[in-house]
Amino acid sequence: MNAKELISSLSDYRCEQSLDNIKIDQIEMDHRLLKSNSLFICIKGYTVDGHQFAEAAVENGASLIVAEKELDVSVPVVIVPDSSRALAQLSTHFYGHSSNQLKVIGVTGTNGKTSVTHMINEIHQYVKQKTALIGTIEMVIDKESYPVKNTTPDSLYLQKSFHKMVEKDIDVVSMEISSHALDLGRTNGVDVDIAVFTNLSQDHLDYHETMESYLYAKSLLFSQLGSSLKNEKPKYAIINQDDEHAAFLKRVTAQPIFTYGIHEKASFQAIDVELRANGVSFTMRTPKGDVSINSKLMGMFSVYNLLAAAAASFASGIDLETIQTVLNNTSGVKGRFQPVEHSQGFGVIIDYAHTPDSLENVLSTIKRFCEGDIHVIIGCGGDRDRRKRPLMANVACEYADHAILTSDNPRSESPQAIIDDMVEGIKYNNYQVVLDREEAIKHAIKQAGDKDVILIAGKGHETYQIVGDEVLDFDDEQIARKYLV
Ligand SMILES: CC(=O)N[C@H]1[C@@H](OP(=O)(O)OP(=O)(O)OC[C@H]2O[C@@H](n3ccc(=O)[nH]c3=O)[C@H](O)[C@@H]2O)O[C@H](CO)[C@@H](O)[C@@H]1O[C@H](C)C(=O)N[C@@H](C)C(=O)N[C@H](CCC(=O)O)C(=O)O
Ligand SMILES: Nc1ncnc2c1ncn2[C@@H]1O[C@H](COP(=O)(O)OP(=O)(O)OP(=O)(O)O)[C@@H](O)[C@H]1O
Ligand SMILES: N[C@H](CCC[C@H](N)C(=O)O)C(=O)O
Ligand SMILES: [Mg+2]
Repeated sequence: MNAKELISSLSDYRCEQSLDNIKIDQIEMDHRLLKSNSLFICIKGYTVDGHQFAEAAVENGASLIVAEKELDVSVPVVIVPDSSRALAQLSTHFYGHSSNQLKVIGVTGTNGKTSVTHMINEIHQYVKQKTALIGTIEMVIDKESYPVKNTTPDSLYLQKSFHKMVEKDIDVVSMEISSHALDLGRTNGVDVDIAVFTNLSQDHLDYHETMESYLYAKSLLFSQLGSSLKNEKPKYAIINQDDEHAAFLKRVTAQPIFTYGIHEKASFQAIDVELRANGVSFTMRTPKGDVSINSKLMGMFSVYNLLAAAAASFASGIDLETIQTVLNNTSGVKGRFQPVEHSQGFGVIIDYAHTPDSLENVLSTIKRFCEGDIHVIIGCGGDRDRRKRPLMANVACEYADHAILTSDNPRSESPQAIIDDMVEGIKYNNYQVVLDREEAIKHAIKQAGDKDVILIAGKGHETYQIVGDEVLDFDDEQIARKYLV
């Protein structure tokens, strides 16, 4: 693409040098990935300042630099007030506003994003639409999987991926939209068509500092709905009516709304909810009549996820019969309330609960059917919200009979220091500390009696343990199997 044309997509910039005869074949934010004829954009990160790589970028083939300040380099420099914002504008233009040609269903909320996006994806696949999925576990484009570093990728990777999806004739993409992504503008330029809110509870206060600013970040998905750089398709907001923030979120969007819930009247409401030992059943009230749902998924939180997926798919034009069939057959996502099959007399469940609210939801679900003792193995991530640690530990002790506090991705922090933060919140004495996660799992399995349930929480689908800078192989399921007979 001609550099002049590309740069004219910026809303605010300054450039003293001529951009004539510069051709851009690639945009890059990492100087190590540059090839010739590329534009390098300097991003001030949390770890390093990308401006320091400008010279090296030119050596690696950059023929144009976008930066927030003047730089002494041999190629033209375009100055912008905010390079992350500029990255989204440039990437969206460079990749041809591809999200406009796709139906984009974006799901935000503290818990349930991965679960809900997977269900929406399954529903659309059932009616033979070509689908893509973006989220915590992976990116999938028409059944081909691509690795991801973030739940919601940066705007460059995101726009490039939308372009690939258009090339592959994808109809609908279901994506998780994290609060970090909204706050950092990773989704600026994405033409979201259906925005879904699951819930808001404590997490990520290391980043957002207060619950108000966390809510504000999530609300951007709804206030920006229909205000992307170009948009032509109908929009819908899907909101959990039972969440205390429902009224606020309904106010911030100008688009049509479908609500869902159990306790409050909603467009999609679950009535006569039955929580069984092998699933949930309820009648789903919808704008087009009642539908009965019998799902293998467990717990009240799954009722909310099923309703959210139903409402989003209905807004997307899928018929209720299809929605019912898929929801009655879905078996959920890897690492989300996933039983480990074995022949001993107790149950083992792997789950990704890593917030006080999700842990409480999962443990209270187990409590409803467990006839023996509940054992929970729980840790808290290093370099993440410290304020959730004492709350998670106390929930573990309150709902389980035996809590084993252990490590979950300590990253740069000392595992013992993380446990110390957890222990501070505990008002009970039914816990022990086993720092090594494998030892903790082994200990719980040795200790469990007939009819007990062991919940291995926090890592879900993860197959690693991050210790310092090292990413070590670690898979809760494999480790559990090693000690189960
Ligand atoms: C706090 C945060 O969001 N950090 C993100 C950020 O990293 P950073 O700011 O540390 O980047 P940096 O290393 O300082 O680099 C700055 C710039 O210099 C460039 N660079 C860097 C080194 C070099 O040698 N050359 C070079 O050009 C980099 O490409 C970048 O453009 O930019 C990276 C690239 O986009 C992200 O992968 C990274 O996410 C990290 C891994 C992360 O852990 N983020 C978490 C907090 C996060 O975003 N989580 C949410 C929600 C999770 C959930 O609840 O599901 C998510 O969406 O994932
Ligand atoms: N609607 C819900 N409400 C509360 N807890 C939930 C809900 N759905 C799932 N959970 C719990 O939260 C855990 C994570 O679920 P899921 O992966 O779907 O959430 P997420 O929002 O994608 O999380 P992340 O922010 O890490 O991407 C599950 O393992 C379960 O324990
Ligand atoms: N994706 C989320 C959840 C991580 C869960 C847990 N395993 C941890 O490492 O804290 C995060 O980065 O906060
Ligand atoms: Mg997720």
